[in-house]
Formats: sequence, structure tokens, C-alpha cells
Amino acid sequence: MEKTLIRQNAQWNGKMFDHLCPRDIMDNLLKKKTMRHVQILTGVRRCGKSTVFKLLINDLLQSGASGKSILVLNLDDPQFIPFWDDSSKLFGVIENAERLTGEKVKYLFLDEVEHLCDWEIFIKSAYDTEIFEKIYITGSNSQLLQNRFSALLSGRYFENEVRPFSVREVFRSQGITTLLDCYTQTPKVLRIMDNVLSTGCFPEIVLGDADEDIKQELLKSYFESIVQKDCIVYSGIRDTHLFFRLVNYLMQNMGSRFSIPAVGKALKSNENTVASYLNFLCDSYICVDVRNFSYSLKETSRSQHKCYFIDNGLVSANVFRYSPQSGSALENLVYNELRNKGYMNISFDNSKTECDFLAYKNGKAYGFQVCYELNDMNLKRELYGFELENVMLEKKILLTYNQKETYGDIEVVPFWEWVMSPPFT
Ligand SMILES: Nc1ncnc2c1ncn2[C@@H]1O[C@H](COP(=O)(O)OP(=O)(O)OP(=O)(O)O)[C@@H](O)[C@H]1O
Repeated sequence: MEKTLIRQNAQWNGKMFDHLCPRDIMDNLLKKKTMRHVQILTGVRRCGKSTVFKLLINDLLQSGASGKSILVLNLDDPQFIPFWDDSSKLFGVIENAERLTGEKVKYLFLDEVEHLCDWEIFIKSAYDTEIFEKIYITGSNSQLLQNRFSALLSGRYFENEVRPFSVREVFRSQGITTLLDCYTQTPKVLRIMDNVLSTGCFPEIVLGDADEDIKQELLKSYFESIVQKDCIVYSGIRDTHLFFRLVNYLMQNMGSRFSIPAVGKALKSNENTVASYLNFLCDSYICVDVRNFSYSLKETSRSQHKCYFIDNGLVSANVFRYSPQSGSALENLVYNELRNKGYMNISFDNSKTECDFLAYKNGKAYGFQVCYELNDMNLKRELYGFELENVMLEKKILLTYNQKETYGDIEVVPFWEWVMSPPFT
């Protein structure tokens, strides 16, 4: 089996990657390409991690590297099952590759490394041999670097999260590359936004020409594999019935505030179990647990939570009566774009103003309110959201589906315009 795998590897050539869409994360990765540090790419399943490998390989080939010096091993492939319990056997695969191609492996790519029970030991030895110019690895669980051997790698790696396409990447994949394109092709922009609100931003969903039903089916299969492989099996969840009820509860109440004791009560379960199941879900990158804003570090003062999902499509495929025109669908998209645009410490305000998002960039605080459609009934409440005590906001931005206005220092901006306005990261 190794022979076939290795022959496939040695045949890399630039033309194989012509059809791939460029990813914004590449700028960051290429800046570090000459550093020996191991590059770890984590992220939810199907978001495009292996494709980022291909983009990196393409760059290596363009820079003159030989295809034979690049070895990619996908450890999710059942052929690697015998290696899962003893990663040192991989050195044998590398030696075989070198014998077959007659060239040293300089660039090692390991996909889904979490299958190797002691992957850090293998990576540490591979790094320390100084044979490889660069080692890239991927994993689909944020606990990848939290096990007993992780300290072995300290100071030797960079970790970056790959995420499904940002909305800007979706626009770019459909030929909308500038703000001017958006102004001149607004109906197309709104059509893309409708798609993104309902079927999300996973690359295969965005780029595929399958009809809506097939996309929903595919999204359901993504969901099942994330929940099964990266939550239930990876974290050893025992009460799967409770776990599914929790996921369903969080999807139905996406973007609504909750407390762990209240969910425990609603699901008739122990709150400690609910809290740890929520952590397992977050570890798989399928959702994030956002807390209310507080200057105090005491946990009790941040006891309110809101859950946002990595992709609107995953939610729409699983929640009965999901409405892409709802505030929560747009709010979920805004949360993800805040992350894509590099905002940090994202929280919500739990005082009387109820500001949807407080987020920081370059040490400055920004306030965001999200309203699908502003009208006479909700305008006053939405503007009031920015009247925060104790926080000086650098900017106050009210994001809508397609309305633009200014109210004093508050800018009402269509979501697509905000997405396509620099700075992008
Ligand atoms: N930049 C891109 N351009 C074109 N297609 C892409 C791109 N990124 C991802 N895809 C497509 O999306 C699908 C999933 O991508 P990929 O296999 O890279 O994801 P992954 O995160 O490695 O998935 P998994 O965790 O399940 O292994 C593939 O069909 C791939 O071709």
C-alpha cells in the first residue's frame, strides 16, 4: 500500500491545484514558511484543512521544490490503522518513500494526526532530527494540544485555525472581489448572502452546483461525522441521548442567552454533565460558547452564555423551521465574520442595553448590534444597545441585511458592505 501512496505523492505538479480557490489564511502561513517550527492547522471537519495543504504544496512547487521531496500522509486513511498505536513506524514509511523516489523527504504533511495515540512523540523526534525543512499537520479537535505529551512540543510549533470560507471568500469565489463590484452587482450580492444565510460557507457547499436538498443532505452528513467522530468518540461521551438533546437545544436557541443551571433543568440533567458536554462540542469547533462582558475575572460574574455555530448551514440542515431571514441567522454570520476579521475577546452585554457584541481589535473596543431589518418598532431598542456603561467604544456599528443610515456616531451598514470593507483581518 505504501508504494501506491508514495507514487501518488511523487507526482505532485502545480496544474493539479489550478481549480482551488485561494484562502486568506495563506498570507499568514506563507510568512512563516521558512521557519522550522511545526505548523499545526486545526479546524472543524470539511472546512478545507487538507486543501490548505495543497495550496502550501503548490507554493513549494512554484518556489522550485521537487514533488519527490514532499510527502503527504493522510492518517484518516484506513491503510494507516496499523500505525495508529505506534507512530514510530512512520519513519519506515518515510524511508520507503525516499528509497522509491531516490530523494530525501524535506516537507512532511500529516493529515488528521490525532489518530496517532502518541503523535507528539513522533513529531518531536522528526523535528529534532532536523531532516525536514518543514512539518505541517492537521487535526479536527482543539484538545489536540492538551494531552499528556503536548509539553514535548512547547516552543516548537505555530497553531492556526482554518475555518469554513469567510463571506468575503465566498464572494470572491463567485467573482465579487471589491466593494465596487458589490455596488454595481447588488442583486447578485444579495442572492449570495441569502445562500450563505441558509446553507452556509463550507467550501464544498458554496462551490458545488447541487440543488438545495442535496446540499442539506451533505450538511447533515457533515454534522453527523463531526458529532460522532470529534465529539462522541473523541471525548468518550456516554449519554448520547442527552448530548443530542443539548445540541438540538443550542441550535434552536442559537444566539439566545442561557445559563448552565437553566439548561440542566430544561434537559432534566445534571449541570456538570451539561457543562462538560458543551465543552466537548466546542472542542470539535462546531460551536463557541460566548460569555457576557465583565471587567471582573470572577467566573460568577460571567455566568450567562450564548452559543454560536461555526456555520449557518449546519444549523439550517438540523433545525426544524430555521429561517434564514431571522435575526439569529444574521447574528451567527456576524459572530463568524468577527472572528474572520480578527476581532478578539468577543462577548455580549448582559446589562440593560443588551449590546449583541463587544469585540476588541488592536486594544480598542468596538460595539456591534445586529438587526435583519430596522423598522419603527425596533429602531430605538437597537440604538440603545450602544449606551454601555464603563466601555468607551471606538466605533458603533449596526449591521443589517441591506439598510444604510447614520444616527449620530452610530453607523448602520449592510452586512455585505461591512464584510467587503477593509481592514479585512
Ligand atoms: N480552497 C478550496 N477551493 C476549492 N475547493 C475546496 C477548497 N477548500 C476546500 N474545498 C473542498 O471542500 C471539501 C473539503 O475540503 P478538505 O478535504 O480540504 O477539508 P478538511 O478540513 O481537510 O476535511 P476533513 O477534516 O474532513 O478531512 C473538499 O471537497 C475540497 O475539495
